Amino acid sequence: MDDLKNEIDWSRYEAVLFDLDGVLTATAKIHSICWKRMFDAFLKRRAAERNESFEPFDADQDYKAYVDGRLRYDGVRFFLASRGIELPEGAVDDPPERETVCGLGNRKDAMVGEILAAEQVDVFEGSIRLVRWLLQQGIRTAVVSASKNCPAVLQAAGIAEMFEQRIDGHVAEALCLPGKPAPDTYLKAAEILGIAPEKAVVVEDAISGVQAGRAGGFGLVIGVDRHGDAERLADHGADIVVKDLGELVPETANPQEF
Ligand SMILES: O=P(O)(O)OC[C@H]1O[C@@H](O)[C@H](O)[C@@H](O)[C@@H]1O
Repeated sequence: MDDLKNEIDWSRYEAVLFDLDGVLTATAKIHSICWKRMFDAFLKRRAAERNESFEPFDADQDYKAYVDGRLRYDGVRFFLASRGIELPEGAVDDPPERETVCGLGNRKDAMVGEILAAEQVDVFEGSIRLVRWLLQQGIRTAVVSASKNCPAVLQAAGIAEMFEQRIDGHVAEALCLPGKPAPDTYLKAAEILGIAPEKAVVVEDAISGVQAGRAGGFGLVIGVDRHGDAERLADHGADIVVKDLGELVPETANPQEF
């Protein structure tokens, strides 16, 4: 751990761009549970209709491979393609009961909405310590998330003010930016901050996210490994991998100062 702390020369960077779900807030779990609920109901009905066997959505493997970090409808399309299923695209305002890519995505989003309304959003304390310390060093911060729930989650977690810029699923849609693993949302954040990608750090827990960081030519890509995926994160673009971002706050830092 000490090695990692010493490995990063923060003076080389002017900004740190953080993913949200699973990096700052413990909300990746909410997404994966709701994807599973939605896809399992869909797959079960489809299998019964076709007299086929039902193969459930794997909340770990399928989630990470096809859905994690991606824009809502990209996740639906990509997972369905992995099962050889093609649905009409539909429209962003499709109601949840419509059997389209957008309808299925919105079906899952209704479930996320219910959980967010009922439960509190937890932050990862180590991540927040790192953000505070970075701000104290004069390093700027932004959030880059695929999620349209990003503003609500930041507010619920009480951390919205800690980030100077936010590129989320709404911004990506409005600006027609392709989602992760394409680097465009991260590059847009750097552009808005007026910082060259090589002067910015990307922090990600998703495979699609570290891929985006590498593809964008960012100065450093930090992988956050909460579930034993360190090797995959490194293979797909993370320069270093930590279990908790608090590991990166220097031991000499005085917690009372940030
Ligand atoms: O449907 P939303 O809230 O716009 O989120 C889109 C994606 O946002 C990402 O941050 C999550 O990793 C994915 O699980 C989620 O599907």
